[in-house]
Amino acid sequence: MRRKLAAGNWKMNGNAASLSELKTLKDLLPPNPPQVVICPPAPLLFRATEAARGTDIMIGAQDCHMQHSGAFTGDVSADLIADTGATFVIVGHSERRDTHEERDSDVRKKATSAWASGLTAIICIGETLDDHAANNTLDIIAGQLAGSLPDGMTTSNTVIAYEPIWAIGTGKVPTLEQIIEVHDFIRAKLVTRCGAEVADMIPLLYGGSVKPDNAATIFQAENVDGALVGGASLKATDFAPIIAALANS
Ligand SMILES: O=C(CO)COP(=O)(O)O
Repeated sequence: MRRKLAAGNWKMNGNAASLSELKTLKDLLPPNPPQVVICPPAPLLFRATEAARGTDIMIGAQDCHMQHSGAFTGDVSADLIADTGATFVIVGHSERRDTHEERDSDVRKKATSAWASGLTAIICIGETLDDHAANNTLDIIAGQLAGSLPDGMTTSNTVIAYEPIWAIGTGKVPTLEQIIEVHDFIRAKLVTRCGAEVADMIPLLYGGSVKPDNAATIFQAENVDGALVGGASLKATDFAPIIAALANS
């Protein structure tokens, strides 16, 4: 059985006081919860791992530098993230690809760096609205997978998140058929890349306007193993029903 995973990406939201949401979330988790990861802004990582201690909630970062140390003012390495007690890191989020001009080759190096520090990389891919409208989604996804995934994926070091850019923060969600098509395609590409045994066990997350009222539908897709949630992960009372829907899927 593939593990299920609900990851919350707080982006540049929240502050130290928001970490009380972790305790609320813990109290709202269903009896047999899937894996739950919260990715707060980097300055909160230490406190977040402390707040999550003794709970089933894991902590992740939203980005890492590709180098382990050096003269990179303002950047944060995977080693430093691991030092906080965090165990996951998101790499290649479309907001990083856009506002920080990250290329597939950068994402691949970041994932490699994450692995070297013992972190699980949540590698993000997804097409723009123009590519979606032009029916180029699968070509774009194939290119991003080929360029962003390092060799050496294992069932524990990699999670892949499909986030159509046009669905992020917009309230627009692909149809279930569209989600199934892309996720089945990703799984097939993974089989070619690293063999069925590994490919079958790598969790594939859907991200983009996942909310309590659409989560159960999205989780019907066989190759959707969880979600990468932005806005609805900020409040435990919004995130908990999504986690419950995943547990019941
Ligand atoms: O970008 C996302 C998660 O990484 C999705 O954000 P929303 O859930 O707010 O659309």
